[in-house]
Amino acid sequence: MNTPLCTTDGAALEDSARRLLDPGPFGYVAGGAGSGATVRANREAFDRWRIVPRMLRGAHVRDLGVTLFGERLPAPVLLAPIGVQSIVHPDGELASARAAARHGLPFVISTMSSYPLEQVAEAADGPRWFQLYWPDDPEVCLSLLDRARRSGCTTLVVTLDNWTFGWRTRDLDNDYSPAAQGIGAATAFSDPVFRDRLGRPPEDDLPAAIALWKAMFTGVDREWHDIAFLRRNWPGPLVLKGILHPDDAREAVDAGVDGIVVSNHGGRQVDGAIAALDALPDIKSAVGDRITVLFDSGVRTGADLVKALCLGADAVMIGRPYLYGLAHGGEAGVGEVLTNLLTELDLTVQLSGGRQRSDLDLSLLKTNREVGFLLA
Ligand SMILES: Cc1cc2nc3c(=O)[nH]c(=O)nc-3n(C[C@H](O)[C@H](O)[C@H](O)COP(=O)(O)O)c2cc1C
Ligand SMILES: O=C(O)C(=O)c1ccccc1
Repeated sequence: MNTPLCTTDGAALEDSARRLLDPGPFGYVAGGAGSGATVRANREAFDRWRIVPRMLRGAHVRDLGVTLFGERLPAPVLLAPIGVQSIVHPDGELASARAAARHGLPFVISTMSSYPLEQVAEAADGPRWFQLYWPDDPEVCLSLLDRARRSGCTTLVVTLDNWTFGWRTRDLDNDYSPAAQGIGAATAFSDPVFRDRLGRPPEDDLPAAIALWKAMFTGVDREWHDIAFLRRNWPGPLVLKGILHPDDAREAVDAGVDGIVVSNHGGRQVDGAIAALDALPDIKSAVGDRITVLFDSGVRTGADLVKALCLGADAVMIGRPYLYGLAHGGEAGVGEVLTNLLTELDLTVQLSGGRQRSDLDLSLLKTNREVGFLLA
C-alpha cells in the first residue's frame, strides 16, 4: 500500500490518486465529458439531500443484505464495470475482482478489461457479472456471451450510453487514449471469432488488430427491438445500463429485461446531462417493482449509498473510488475502499435507526429546500 487511504470523502481520495498517477491515466479516470458539468452535477445532487435519523428503533442488530436476481449479497453494493484498469495498477481487474470476492460483492467484468474475461472471472471467485459493449458483428457478440456464461457470469449488463466516447477534454489535452495502445482489447483479442475475422494473431499486426477492434465496438447504435437478440441469446438476468429517462425505463420493462442501471456513466458521456441521482426518483416511480433498479454515478461515501437506496435503488454500483483504491495499493487498496464504504454505510444506517434494506426509503430524506423551509 502506498499511503493510508483517505477516508474523509471521495474528493480527498481522488486528490491522493492524482499524486500517485501520471496525468494521462489520472485524467482518463477522473475526467468527464466537456466542461465537467455532469461530473459536478452528480455530486451536487447528493448534496441536496439530507438524512433525517430516527431514534429508539433497535438498530443495533442489522442486516443490509439483499437478494438480486436470486443471488444473496451481504450489502446492496456492486463494483461497476470499469475497463482498462491496468492504467492505474499492473494487476488491474484481477486485483479489483479479488477484493470484490473477499467482500462477497459482485464484480461486473467489463468487455474492455485489461485481462481476458476468463482470467478476470477466475480471480472474481465470488459473484460475477459480465458487462457487454455490444459489437456490431453478431457472431463475435454470441462468442462473448458464451464465454461469459462459461466463466460463471450470472447477469449480463449491456451498456447503452457509450457507443462512442464523449467529448473528453482532459484526454484530448493530454493526448491520452488507452484504446489507441490496445489497452482494454484483451477480451476481444482472445476471442476465437474475433481472431478468425482478423485472419492472423493480433500480435502479428497490432495496428490492424486495434483498427478492427475499434471498428467493431464503436460507432454502432441500436434500437429497442434489437434487445430481443440479447434476450434470446442470454439465458440469465439481463440489465440495461445508462438509463436516464422514465420513458426509456418503461421501454426497458416492455423489452422484457430484468433490470436497469440508472447512470450517466459518471458524467463521462454527455456534458450537461442530468445528474443520475436526479433521474432516479422519476424512474423508480415509472417502473415500480416491475424490474430491478440499480444506480451509479457520483457515489463517494456510505451516506451517498444510503441516499441512493432511499431514493429507490435496489443496489448501488461503486465506480471511480475503487479505482483510486487500486491505484494506491492493488487488491489491498480496493479492499480498503470497500471496507470504508461498507462500514460508513452500516454506521449511517445504524445511527439513522435502520435495521434492514426495507427501512431505507424516502421517509428518511429531506431536500435542502425542505430543510430550509422547516427552519424558516
Ligand atoms: C476509467 C473508467 C472506465 C470505465 N469503463 C467502463 C466500461 O468498460 N463499461 C461500462 O459500462 N462503464 C464503464 N465506466 C463507467 C462506470 O461503470 C460507472 O458508470 C461510472 O464510473 C460511475 O460513476 P462514478 O465513477 O462517478 O461512480 C467506466 C468509468 C471509468 C471512470
Ligand atoms: O472510459 C469509459 O468510460 C469506458 O466506458 C471505456 C470504454 C472503452 C474502453 C475503456 C473504457
